[in-house]
Amino acid sequence: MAKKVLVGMSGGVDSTVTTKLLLDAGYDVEGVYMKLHNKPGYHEENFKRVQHVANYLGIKASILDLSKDFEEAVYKPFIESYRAGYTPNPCANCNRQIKFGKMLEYADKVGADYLATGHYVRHDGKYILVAKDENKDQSYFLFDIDKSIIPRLIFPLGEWRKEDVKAYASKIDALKNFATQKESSEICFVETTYVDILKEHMNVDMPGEVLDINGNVIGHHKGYMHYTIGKRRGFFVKGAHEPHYVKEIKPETNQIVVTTQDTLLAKKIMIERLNMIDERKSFSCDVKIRYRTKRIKCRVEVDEKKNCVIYLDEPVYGVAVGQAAVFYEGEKLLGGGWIIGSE
Ligand SMILES: Nc1ncnc2c1ncn2[C@@H]1O[C@H](COP(=O)(O)OP(=O)(O)OP(=O)(O)O)[C@@H](O)[C@H]1O
Repeated sequence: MAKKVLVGMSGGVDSTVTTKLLLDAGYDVEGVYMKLHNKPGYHEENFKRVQHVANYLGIKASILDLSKDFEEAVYKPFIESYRAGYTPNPCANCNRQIKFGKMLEYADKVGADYLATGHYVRHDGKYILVAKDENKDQSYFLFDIDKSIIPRLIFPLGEWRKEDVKAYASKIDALKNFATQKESSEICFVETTYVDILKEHMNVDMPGEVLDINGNVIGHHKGYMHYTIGKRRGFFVKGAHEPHYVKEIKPETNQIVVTTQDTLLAKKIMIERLNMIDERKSFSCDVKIRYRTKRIKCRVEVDEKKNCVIYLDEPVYGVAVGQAAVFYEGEKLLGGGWIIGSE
């Protein structure tokens, strides 16, 4: 009997082509659309597209309402993180707790052997591997998933290039509209900027002082939540001739500390809540400290509490508390953790 796969269908081109590829590979396929947040009209629109694909392919697709779980596990921590002056990473959180947490529980409920998504990543049964299409690679956001579930995951697009996925959909009459539809936003519940989301919950416009690294007041800003570490615009510095960047955010006093690029460099990064595929304690590898940054060579020292210190071979700009540091060795994702400081 064919093995059963539950596939996460979002109504986008990636999960649509994923679903078709799974059927072509001979799996018994069932789809699920997760309701995650409350953008008005958003789910109706998406589920209409999911249902269209399911009808065309002759599979069952249901709606799973995870909006409460999403709010607690992803949305609220996102808001609280900015309130605390950090830079959150909601997608990594969602992958651990929702997509590869709650959706996997649902896969068990419907008796599926596997769970599939349209993420651009691969795996070898033990390690998550970067996608063939390195420009689309989403492994960074998967560093925190529970490693024991990796053998149950299927990522059909890991070997694909995005343009080939679109070209594939455009050749099928019933799916060709999916090839041209607008790309989804980077964070699914953020339509414009994160500040607009924060504004729904609190007052973010509250002018405050800009300090230099010695604590002198050198200018003013719009409210600390408008800024993330490394940001260079949107605040005023008296008589500045060279660009200044945000080095530190002080929520208690609504102040930001800015500096020129040279003093923003970090060579050492402190990490908590490590999630590693294997149990190495001291190793050399590459690290990414944000999604869209290049890898840097480093040495990692792990302690007994699953915290670690990263010693970078070359200094980097813009290390932000709340972001993920993700370790790689060649195409293998070794794991990663959450940034709590740097120096
Ligand atoms: N609301 C949802 N319900 C079910 N599965 C989802 C949902 N959102 C995302 N997924 C799954 O997670 C994968 C990666 O999500 P991401 O938000 O990165 O989508 P994407 O790259 O825009 O893909 P797509 O084109 O399928 O929307 C999707 O391809 C899909 O399999």
